[in-house]
Amino acid sequence: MSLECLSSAKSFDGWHKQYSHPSTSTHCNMRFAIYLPPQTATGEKVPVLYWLSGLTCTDENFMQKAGAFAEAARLGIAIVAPDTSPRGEGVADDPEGRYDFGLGAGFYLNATQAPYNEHYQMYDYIVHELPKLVEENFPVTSTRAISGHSMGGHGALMIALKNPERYTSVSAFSPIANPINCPWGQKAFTGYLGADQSLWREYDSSLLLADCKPEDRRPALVDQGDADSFLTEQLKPEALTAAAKKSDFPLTLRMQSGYDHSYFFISSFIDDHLRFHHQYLASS
Ligand SMILES: CC(=O)Oc1ccc2c(C)cc(=O)oc2c1
Repeated sequence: MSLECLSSAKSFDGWHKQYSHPSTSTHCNMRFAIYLPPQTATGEKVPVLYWLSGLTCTDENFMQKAGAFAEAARLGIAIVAPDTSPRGEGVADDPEGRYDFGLGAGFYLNATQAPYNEHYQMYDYIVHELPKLVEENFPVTSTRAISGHSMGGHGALMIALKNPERYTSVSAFSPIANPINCPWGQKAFTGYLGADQSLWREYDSSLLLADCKPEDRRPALVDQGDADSFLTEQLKPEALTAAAKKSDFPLTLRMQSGYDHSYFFISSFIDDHLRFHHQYLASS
């Protein structure tokens, strides 16, 4: 496996690094960033929090803006932040070049529709290929948690609900909670999955959560700002609350007064999320 190191910088006694590698899932070069806490310098293996970013983001937004490294260093958690879509020559984009589909907007699913199905296989990349690569090449264990923001919050919840054996816990900031019932989700699912809505349902966190079996329940924390301009039309956290009630799922959903959709919000609560995941990562 050719893993090319693009950058390396010391931070809070640990290391932030960026890598590029050819992906067998997305058939293009993919970039990701990893924060390795100081414990790894002495040979210790640490658990990993996977962070899925939102629309328009790359591996860089979370790493540069969330302010997560001090607490990750203290707790001994590695953080992996992948890109939000395949990229490069020959990767299809939104026909109108808009920000909510195509490049930077992979929605963490496996596309079935041409021309997107050739590269937009982000579900396989995030669930299988990337953890295997990370666990084979870095001082980390196979104990994982997953979190994300907005489109990435949808990705984190959906992936954890579909793969409960792979994650100790899940969290999200401002997730697109019920994509089959909002404009961003309907556009993306139509483009990537086609008109058959039975396939859409397999990627909708609220529907998955409503049908979650007792043995598949995992601790889940969601933070949502009540001053988020996307709250009513796109995010719909009330769908998650109703679904959790139906399946008796252990969801903590916190409405945070005055916060919007930005990284100012994420950076205000990221330490809470790291401490939340640490409880479960450390005991597994
Ligand atoms: C860096 C940053 O602000 O990221 C950002 C801004 C806006 C959005 C929107 C509107 C949706 C989403 O999924 O992610 C996202 C991320």
